[in-house]
This record gives sequence, structure tokens and C-alpha cells, in this order.
Amino acid sequence: RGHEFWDTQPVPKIDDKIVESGPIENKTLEDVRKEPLTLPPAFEWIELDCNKSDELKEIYTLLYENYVEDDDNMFRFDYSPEFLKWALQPPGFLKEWHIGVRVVESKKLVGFISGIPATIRVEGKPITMVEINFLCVHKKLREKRLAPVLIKEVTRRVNLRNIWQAAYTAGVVLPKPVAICKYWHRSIKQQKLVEVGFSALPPKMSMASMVKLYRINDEMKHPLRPLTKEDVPSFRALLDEYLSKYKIAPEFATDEDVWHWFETRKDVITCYVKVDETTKKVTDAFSFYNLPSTIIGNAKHNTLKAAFSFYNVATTMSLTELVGDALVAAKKMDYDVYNCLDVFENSTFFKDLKFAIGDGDLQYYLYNYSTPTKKSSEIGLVLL
Ligand SMILES: COc1cccc(CC(=N)NC(=O)c2cccnc2OC2CCNCC2)c1
Repeated sequence: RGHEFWDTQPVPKIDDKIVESGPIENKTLEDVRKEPLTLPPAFEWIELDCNKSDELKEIYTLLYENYVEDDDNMFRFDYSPEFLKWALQPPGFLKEWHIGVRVVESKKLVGFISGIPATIRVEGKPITMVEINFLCVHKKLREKRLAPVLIKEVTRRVNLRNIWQAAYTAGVVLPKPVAICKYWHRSIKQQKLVEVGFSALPPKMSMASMVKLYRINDEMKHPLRPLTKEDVPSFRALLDEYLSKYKIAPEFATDEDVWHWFETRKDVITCYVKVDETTKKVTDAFSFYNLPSTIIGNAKHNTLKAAFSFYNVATTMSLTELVGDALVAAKKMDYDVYNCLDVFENSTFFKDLKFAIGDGDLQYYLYNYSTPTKKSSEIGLVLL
């Protein structure tokens, strides 16, 4: 089956050879449909208010039961309510971009899609975009063409705000990936990972020797500590300088943006920095976010505790030593595994830090913006 929906969208065709960068179509506000897309009669549009704990909980439950699973359907992402509030309410967020589909009769939430504002630099050019995430249709309503309607509706609402580009990721191949990334993981609780089927015990290796192989120190090599508000100005300068060398990367425009994304929030986001004693400036930083997964149908364990690498900058030490300290922090916080993509210069530490490759790809996409395909190592953007 072709891409019935995607072939109608301003995205490159899957086999396009792209040579220069720029918008694919240029529409104006007059071209944008003024009324919401038409849903099948049994359904209605709804805006979710993340400041209302019951509505936040509805998003949580829909994703908990129906969101992304691994290729073998052994794990399903379990984003927490407080994580979702953090992810959906950065500075400048709009509630109208937290879009749900309810059953008119029962009021049950059966679909969701979100957009948040972001400035993404593409080959050095800052573009006002939205990051699209958490597209989810209830398992019982799949194959009813609801996802294309959700995508069209969030596009319409974003266009009405005069924004014409978007960034998103997916585990599936659609027209047309701007980068195809591999994911890697580093075992922390090796025994549990084997018990739940996340890892396999190599033949002829005892569990004891495998546990020993993956042992992590209890103390960091460097004096890193949680980011404070006073660190933000120098951390923002360090981040923007570092990210500007990537072909696709966010621009954290204000200190408020940086504080939102990197203030340590328990069970959501962890950011540790090294500060130069004399200049009081941040010189190095690691960060990772908390994204557990439900373990589907395991007698002994219900949840896989996973840390996902976020943004890391090393200037007074190697990236390998920095991420090595991130592993120490993750171990201390009781994580089972540390995940990352082969973006940034991450592939330089996989071997030394004993990462193993995952069994899938994560594709990066831009909407209404064509640009030559990027290597993973040219990507400096991490979506939640
Ligand atoms: C182990 O539990 C899983 C539960 C659901 C899906 C997957 C495989 C997978 N699809 N992993 C990733 O997409 C992934 C692997 C490494 C780093 N970030 C990732 O995805 C992030 C970024 C995109 N949005 C989801 C979280 C694994």
C-alpha cells in the first residue's frame, strides 16, 4: 500500500534526491481552513488542560494503555503525568495544541496529538517550528484513518498561528526521514534486564560474570552536581555554542527555556553540571530524562526503569568520561538501563562504555521543509 495520506502532505517523496534546503510549500493564513477537521459522528474534538490533574491523567492513561511498544510488543512506554506536564508546557506552549478526540457518548479519550513551540536551526538557519509528539489512537480504533485527521487538525491549528514547519520522530519509515538513527543501551541492572527479556545472557557466560562485566562505580570521576538557577546563563551560552555545530539542533532562546528543560525534576529530568571554580561558568553538563516502560506480561517485574540521554556537553573532559559519570548517577537513582541514540558524537563512547545496539531505528522528520539527508552524527536534537 502506498502512503495515501503522506503523499498528500508537504513532505519529500520517499525517493526524492534533495539538494537544497527550504520550505516545500508557502501558504498564507487565507489558505488555512477556519473550522476544525470533520470527525466521524461518534467523536468530538477536545483540548486537554494539563493544569487540570484529571485531564492530565486522561492523557496519561490513554498513552499508558495504547502508546508506542517495542518491535516485539514486550514493552510499552509509560510516560508519567508529571513528565507529560513538563513535556507539554514549555514556555510559550498553547493549550489549543494539546488536542484530544473523545467519544461523544462516553466522553472517553481515544486519541491525542501534541505540538509545542520550538526554534530549530536547520543548517544554521533558525526556524520557528513545532515539535509534534505523543500521537496516539486507542488500540480498538486503529485502521479507521483517525491518525491522519489528528495530524491535519494539529497542522491547521499551528498554521493559524503562522507556523509552517514541524519536527517529529517515529519508529516507522514515512516519507521522508531527514535522518535515520540507531538506538543503543547500556545495562545497569543486568540481572533484571535478562529476567525481563530486554537482554540475553550470551551462551557460555554465567550471570555472575555478566553482572561483573557491567559493574558501574559508585562515585563519579568529576565534581558534577545538579544545575542551579545561577548556572543557567552560562549553561545557555555553552549549550547554544555546542549545538550550533549540528545541522539540525534546537536553539534555547531564553534562560527561561533552559531552566524549563534542565531544572532537575524528580523522576522526570536530571541535569548535572561542572562549574569552573574561578569563572563560575558551566563547562560540562550531562542530562537524561526518565521514561519507564511497562513490561507487558512478566510475572516478576512490571516496570523497566530507563534513563534516556538528553543533552550532554563536555569541554574539560572527554564525552566518554562525562557519560561515564552519567551512568554513575543513573545507577545511584536505581535505573535499570541507560538509552541513547547515535546522534551528536554519541557513537564515540558506545564501545568504551559497553553500550549494546538496540533492535530498531528512530527516524527524524521535518514537515514542510526539505533539506539533504543528515548523518546521525549531524543531528543535535533529542525529542521526548
Ligand atoms: C524498552 O521499551 C521500549 C518501549 C517502547 C519502544 C521501544 C523501542 C523504541 N522505539 N525506542 C525508541 O524510540 C528510543 C530509543 C532510544 C532513545 N530514544 C528513543 O525514543 C525516544 C525519543 C522518541 N520518542 C520516544 C522516546 C522500547
